[in-house]
Amino acid sequence: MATQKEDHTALDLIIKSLKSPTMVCEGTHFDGKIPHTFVIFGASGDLAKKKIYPTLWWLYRDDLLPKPTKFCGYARSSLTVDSLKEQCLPYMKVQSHEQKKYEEFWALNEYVSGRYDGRTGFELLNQQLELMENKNKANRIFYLALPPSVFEEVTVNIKQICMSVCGWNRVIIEKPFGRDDASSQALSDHLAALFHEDQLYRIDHYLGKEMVQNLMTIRFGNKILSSTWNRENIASVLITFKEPFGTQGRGGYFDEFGIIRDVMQNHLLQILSLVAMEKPVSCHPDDIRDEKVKVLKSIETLTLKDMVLGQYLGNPQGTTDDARTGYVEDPTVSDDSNTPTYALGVLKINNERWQGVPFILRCGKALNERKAEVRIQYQDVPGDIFEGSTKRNELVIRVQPGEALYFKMMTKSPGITFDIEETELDLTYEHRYKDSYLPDAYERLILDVFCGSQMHFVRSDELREAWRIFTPILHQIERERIRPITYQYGSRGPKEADRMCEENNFKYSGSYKWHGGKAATANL
Ligand SMILES: NC(=O)C1=CN([C@@H]2O[C@H](COP(=O)(O)OP(=O)(O)OC[C@H]3O[C@@H](n4cnc5c(N)ncnc54)[C@H](OP(=O)(O)O)[C@@H]3O)[C@@H](O)[C@H]2O)C=CC1
Ligand SMILES: O=C1O[C@H](COP(=O)(O)O)[C@@H](O)[C@H](O)[C@H]1O
Repeated sequence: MATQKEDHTALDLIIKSLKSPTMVCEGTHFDGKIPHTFVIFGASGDLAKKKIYPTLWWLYRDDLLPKPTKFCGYARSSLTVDSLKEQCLPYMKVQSHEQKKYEEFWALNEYVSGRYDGRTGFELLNQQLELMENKNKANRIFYLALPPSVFEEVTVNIKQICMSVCGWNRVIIEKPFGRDDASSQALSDHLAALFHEDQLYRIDHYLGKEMVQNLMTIRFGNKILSSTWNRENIASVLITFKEPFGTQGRGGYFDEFGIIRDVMQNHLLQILSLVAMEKPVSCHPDDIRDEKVKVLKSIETLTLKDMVLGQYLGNPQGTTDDARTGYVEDPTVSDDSNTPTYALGVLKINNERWQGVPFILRCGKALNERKAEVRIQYQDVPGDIFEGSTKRNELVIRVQPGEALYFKMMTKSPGITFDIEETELDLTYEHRYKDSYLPDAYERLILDVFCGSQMHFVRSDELREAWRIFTPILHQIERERIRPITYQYGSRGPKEADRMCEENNFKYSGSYKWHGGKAATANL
């Protein structure tokens, strides 16, 4: 699979893509003359050790960061850079020939321990940053790998105490961006009082994935697709996220949010907006985000009749503890929790292009496989002359695993026959782009922050529209304690979901057989 490789020749491709004229945006390069300091709040936590430090190391290893860039962790735990280094090691993928550079990377790191409330810790941090920057002009990036409960005080302290005086300052924020429209708006207002929108980078890591970034090119770089991308040709659109594991004993966080807030309201809706938006005036981040907001504004508020909610039960035959444990049996989840671990929602876009085309979003945990994909299902061929044997064209954009784009179509069966059969035009990245390096989503996104490109980050008005669509249903589920339908761990989810797909013009025939390369399937 053409994903993360330790292959450095591939670096050229990234660097080339950064310089490419097609990546037109406000900031495609960084100022190499000014020092940069990257501050990680919550440096002792899971996200920092599993994602942020590894990403910074890979970017450093591949010489993609401006020189000099230094890194400073901040958290309450009393740690040293050495203990941080030890915690991160299992996730850093260091090769033996990279050892010297790896040590160089950690030599650029500092760690400050302090509280999130009160000024003292932040004053110490600022002193440390000034020391690292030799009191020179420097740009600062602040990454908030923190629980939302401390967002507000940390951002106030950053603003009052830790801002670079001469260089620029950028703040990266992780979801959850609130729990509903009101809390999200309160957070947006709070941040807007402290920072300009162009200083705020709200991460949705799905926007850093190869095939999600490819959606714009697929749509607007291909005449054949752009002219059929509408209600005259498309019957339905199905966007799916599946994970084959449950809460693994850490359901506490998930139970507060549920799958709609965790995946559907952000990752899947972002994909939808890229699939459904009109062509932006240019590739400038604000032109793109303007179009995303416009299409979101055309989406009707989701209602319960257009949803299927599920919650998984343990599978007594399961081979792992996780598989045998039902959601409510997780000790960190209450026995009567009605939090959905599976959700299907049918969104309706009330505009000239999409009126009447259902956009079906499905996501779930503890299912039969790991998969994220978009299926664009075309309408039946009118005026059939093949006695009902034609099947619908379907364009599948597989985000993961194994990036691919394939188009299901009908062909004459080869040989002395006039029978017809289903086949595909197949663009499997593993085959077509064998030697390509596909960076991890976080690598792309953190690099974008250095470059000042907000193209793949969520703007506050996008967020407002996203919460408008989902808040009523989220409140209703909580208020009326709607019970989700149970499904077994490792299954495809509730049967009712297939029924709702069918009712919404998504036809599954079960007749398609893929004869593609064995290597590809082996890797899936
Ligand atoms: N380039 C490549 O790598 C290519 C790979 N392939 C592979 O070939 C295989 C088949 O292709 P695919 O497009 O998935 O073929 P299908 O159209 O047969 O779709 C299969 C999918 O349909 C869903 N499904 C199963 N039962 C039902 C049901 N009763 N009602 C509705 N949906 C159902 C399942 O997904 P779900 O559980 O999500 O609903 C299943 O994965 C896949 O593994 C695909 O990855 C195909 C072409 C190219
Ligand atoms: O944001 C989230 O995404 C992950 C899945 O990310 P992926 O890149 O591995 O597909 C999901 O497990 C998590 O619950 C959710 O918060």
